[in-house]
Order: sequence, then structure tokens, then C-alpha cells
Amino acid sequence: MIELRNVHHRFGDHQVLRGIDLSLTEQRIAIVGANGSGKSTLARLLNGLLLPTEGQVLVDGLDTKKHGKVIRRKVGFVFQDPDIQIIMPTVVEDLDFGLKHHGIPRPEREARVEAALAEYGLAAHRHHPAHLLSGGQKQLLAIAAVLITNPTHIIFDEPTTLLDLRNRHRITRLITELDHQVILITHDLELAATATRVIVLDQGTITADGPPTESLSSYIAAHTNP
Ligand SMILES: Nc1ncnc2c1ncn2[C@@H]1O[C@H](COP(=O)(O)OP(=O)(O)OP(=O)(O)O)[C@@H](O)[C@H]1O
Repeated sequence: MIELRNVHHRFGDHQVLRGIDLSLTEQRIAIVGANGSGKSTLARLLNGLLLPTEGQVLVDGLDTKKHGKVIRRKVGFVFQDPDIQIIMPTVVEDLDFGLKHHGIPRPEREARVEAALAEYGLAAHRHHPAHLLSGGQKQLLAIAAVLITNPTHIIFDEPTTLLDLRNRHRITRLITELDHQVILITHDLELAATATRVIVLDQGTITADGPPTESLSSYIAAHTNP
């Protein structure tokens, strides 16, 4: 479980999050909100990529201020733009990178990479330069490279924004089939509706939090001109 206790976050003088208290216990949670409402900032606080300027973020009881390294192994993070996530030149090397970093022995790494290539439909591209993959294939690779390290929680920051309709459906299906705790930051309300809990952020505070039908109706009503 991920818990936020009276979390505030400021960039310089700019207060972005104001007094957020949340217990994230559900398996699939979506966070929606207008541009600049603080969603990505909140997402980055959840695995210690950012530390709160005030308050605490706890992952399975561990404070991100003290246990960043352990927490980043538990909480995977998929960025909106796979190009900033894909580090290695080829598909195979990129899948292997995180496993190597985790100190997994070579035979197990090879087995896990083979399984991921098959599972995510990337086997035919194993030695291709990752930057030549299509947008959908890159997003699959970025997700596979996070899942291969076996995190228990996974955060997606706008995973479908850059994708065409076909790939959007493909990634949505993949995300909805995951057994991990999934936290989705998204403007894609269809994707948000697949969660069991939807949290609405507005100017750094929570304005709705509940089942998707209720939270999404209140979000749509607040952001639709009469
Ligand atoms: N590293 C940073 N330094 C300074 N200001 C930042 C930084 N990151 C975000 N901000 C500011 O914090 C505010 C919230 O940004 P954030 O990216 O969290 O919003 P968001 O809800 O994810 O927006 P969007 O939907 O447009 O992605 C914005 O005003 C943004 O300019």
C-alpha cells in the first residue's frame, strides 16, 4: 500500500500540491485532472523520484525520504514518452538493462528477457535499434522493461497519450490485465474508467475521490463549459 500524509510540494515559490492525504490500497487507481493540476508531481512522489517538501510518502510502511532505493525496486514507473525511458541501443539490451542493474545472474536474465520478448510481441525485433520501433512498440518495450524487474506496484504517467487508436486499445488491455497494483495518471477518461477508484486533482488538491462513475462525472461537470 502507498500512503501520503499531509503532503505538500513546492517548486521554488510555486505551490503545486497542498495537504494531500491518501491511502492507496485498491489494485487499480486512476488520477485525473486538468493540465498543471499536479498529477505528474504526485506520481513522481509515489516512488521517491521526487521527495515532498512537507509531509510523508510511505510505500509498504517505508518512507521515500529514507528508503528510496528499496522503494524504486518495489514501485515501477512508466513515463509518458518511451524515448526518455529506453536507454539501451537494442530491444534485448534494453530489457536486460534493469535486470543487470538488479544483480540478477545471466541465465535468469536471459530466460526473463526471452519470456518478455514473447509476451509483449517483440521477439521479431529483438536485435532492432530500439529508436526505430513504432510508437506503440516503444511503449510496449518501456512497459516490458519495467515489468521484467517484478515491481509490486506500477505507476503509468499518461501511457496512452502518444498512441494511435489501435495501440491505445492494446496498451489499455495490457494494463487492465496486470495483477500488480496499478496507478494511472491519465487524460484518457476511457482508461480511467477501467480503474476501481478515480481521484480528481485540481490546483494541487483532491476534489473528488471514489468510484469512476462518480468521480468522472464530477470532473466532466467541473470542466465543461455550460
Ligand atoms: N521540475 C519542475 N520545476 C518547476 N515547476 C515544475 C516542475 N515540474 C512541474 N512543475 C510545475 O508544477 C505544476 C504541476 O505540474 P504537473 O506536471 O505535476 O501537472 P500535471 O497535472 O501532470 O499536468 P499535465 O496534465 O499538463 O501533464 C505546473 O505548473 C508545472 O509547470
